[in-house]
Amino acid sequence: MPYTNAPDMPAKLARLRERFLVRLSEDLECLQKEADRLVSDDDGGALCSAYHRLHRLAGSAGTFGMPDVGRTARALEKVLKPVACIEDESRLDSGHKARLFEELSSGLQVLRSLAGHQTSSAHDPSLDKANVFDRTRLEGKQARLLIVDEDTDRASLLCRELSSYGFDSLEVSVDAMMTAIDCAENSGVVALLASPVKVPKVRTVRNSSSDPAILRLPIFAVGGHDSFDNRYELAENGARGFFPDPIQLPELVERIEKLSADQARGTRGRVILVEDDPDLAEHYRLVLHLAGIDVRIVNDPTRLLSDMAAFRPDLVLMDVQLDGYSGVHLARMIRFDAQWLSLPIIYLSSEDDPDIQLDALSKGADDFLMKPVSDDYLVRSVQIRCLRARLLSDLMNQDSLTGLLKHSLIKQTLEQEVARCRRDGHTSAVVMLDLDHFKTVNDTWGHMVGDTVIKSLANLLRNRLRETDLIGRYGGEEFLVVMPGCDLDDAERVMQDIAASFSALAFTAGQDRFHVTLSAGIAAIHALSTADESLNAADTALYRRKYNGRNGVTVFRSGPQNAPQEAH
Ligand SMILES: Nc1nc2c(ncn2[C@@H]2O[C@H](COP(=O)(O)OP(=O)(O)OP(=O)(O)O)[C@@H](O)[C@H]2O)c(=O)[nH]1
Repeated sequence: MPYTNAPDMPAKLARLRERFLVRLSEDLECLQKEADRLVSDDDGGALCSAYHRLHRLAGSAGTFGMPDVGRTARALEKVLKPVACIEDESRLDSGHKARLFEELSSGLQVLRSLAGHQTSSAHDPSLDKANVFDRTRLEGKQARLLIVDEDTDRASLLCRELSSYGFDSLEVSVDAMMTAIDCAENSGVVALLASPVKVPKVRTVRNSSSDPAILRLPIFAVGGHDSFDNRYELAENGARGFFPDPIQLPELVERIEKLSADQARGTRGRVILVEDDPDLAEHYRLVLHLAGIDVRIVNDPTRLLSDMAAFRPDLVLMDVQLDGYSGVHLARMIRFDAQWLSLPIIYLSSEDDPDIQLDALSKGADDFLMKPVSDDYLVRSVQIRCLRARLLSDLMNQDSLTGLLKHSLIKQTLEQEVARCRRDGHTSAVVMLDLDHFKTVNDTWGHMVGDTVIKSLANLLRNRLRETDLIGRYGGEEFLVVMPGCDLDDAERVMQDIAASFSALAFTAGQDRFHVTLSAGIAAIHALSTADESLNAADTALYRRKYNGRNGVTVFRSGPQNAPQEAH
């Protein structure tokens, strides 16, 4: 796993490993004392604490690069398991205790020798990959789209047209693109290869990821003629999509958007980690954080429910044996709350007895990850589950045509923003947008072409607005945008720019080429006291804009004049 954007991560992980080594030598000392107590007069509780110590060691040593220590600890744990923590240790006769002492002592000898071979600077091969790649850098610029086209005029036109949709595009040579393939992991970069440039064959050389490198830089072929042979060759060489001549730009943009959304979903996620071993928890947190996953560690289970309410996780990773608590009971407790019924809960456990695993799963969790879990396996398992959780929540919250928030959710967002403005005193804007004469578009070119226009505006808004802005489809051809931390002047400037770009987009239907415009009304959320008042103000401004000629932006400015002001 490369340490993207995190040059200090290898050092942090190495520090955690050093801490683990110190703890390991303390644990070995304690285990020896516990073994000695077995054959002394004062043996009460020795078996139980040795068992728990070995269990913890078995689950954590592998994570810190010491799988042999983990395996030996697990073997010893199994020896103690049948007798550990029995109510009355005096029921064990002295012969039995002596045999346990022998087994434990020779196991400890092995553990000491394995630990002796570890040095604090012990080599962790995964650290070699550190800091390999920041973001795609080509000629000093950062780009989301790389355009490879032998025809420079056509490439410039495509660049310009795509930048109207808000994409940063860069014209590059095939060689430069091939360089980007090797370093474009997770960067959300897409390459567009214009015919007759051929998609380079999928390479079998693999690096840190198990995917062929080319699959990590998605390539869309654009232009050229449409035939089965052409499509087959492109598919064979690893292209992700094909847009033959004449290139339907809205379709291409939509595919790029969808790919980016899938990639973002696939790598992001919010995870609550319930783990009482602080070093192990921190190790998992760092590893997941590197993969773009936000982690909140809960080491005090009494704070679990309040942390979940505040953090809104996509997934819970839960240690099964916590200090004084059982992860199984905690999982069941989480399910008391209807809002968490479908939340994935995964146990992290060193329990390898399938019956016990099954029993634990039947009590509220969805899966087991066996400790020690490798960093790569942990990241992949979490990513897959976060992706599924996000797809499900998107299905519930997003409008199917545009992928924007549904009406009820964007209204709810506005209400939250009104409350935040009142609480923090910051400025925010709300915008109501509506396509102009859209009925004519549908009547002239049909509903499907109308849908393409709606989707194009959605894509433009997504690309042009900040990530923190919230965009919803408010009605058929009406959109609502909430811009937190944005004052009226900035909102007006951004919306004028978007209105101008939108009117410049050329749509095609058969032989026809046409343009569509939009009208927008803007109001200041902080100047009004309720969400409904903000909506009414934005709607009044929009109405005024429609009345005064459409294709532009009107701002509702509260004050003595309390009247909308025009901006074209
Ligand atoms: N293609 C398509 N059309 C839609 C959708 N939702 C609403 N519409 C159409 O949008 C059009 C809205 O028409 P009107 O409310 O008369 O507004 P307009 O023609 O845009 O006129 P102004 O808003 O006054 O500029 C109607 O024809 C609806 O059928 C949709 O999801 N897809």
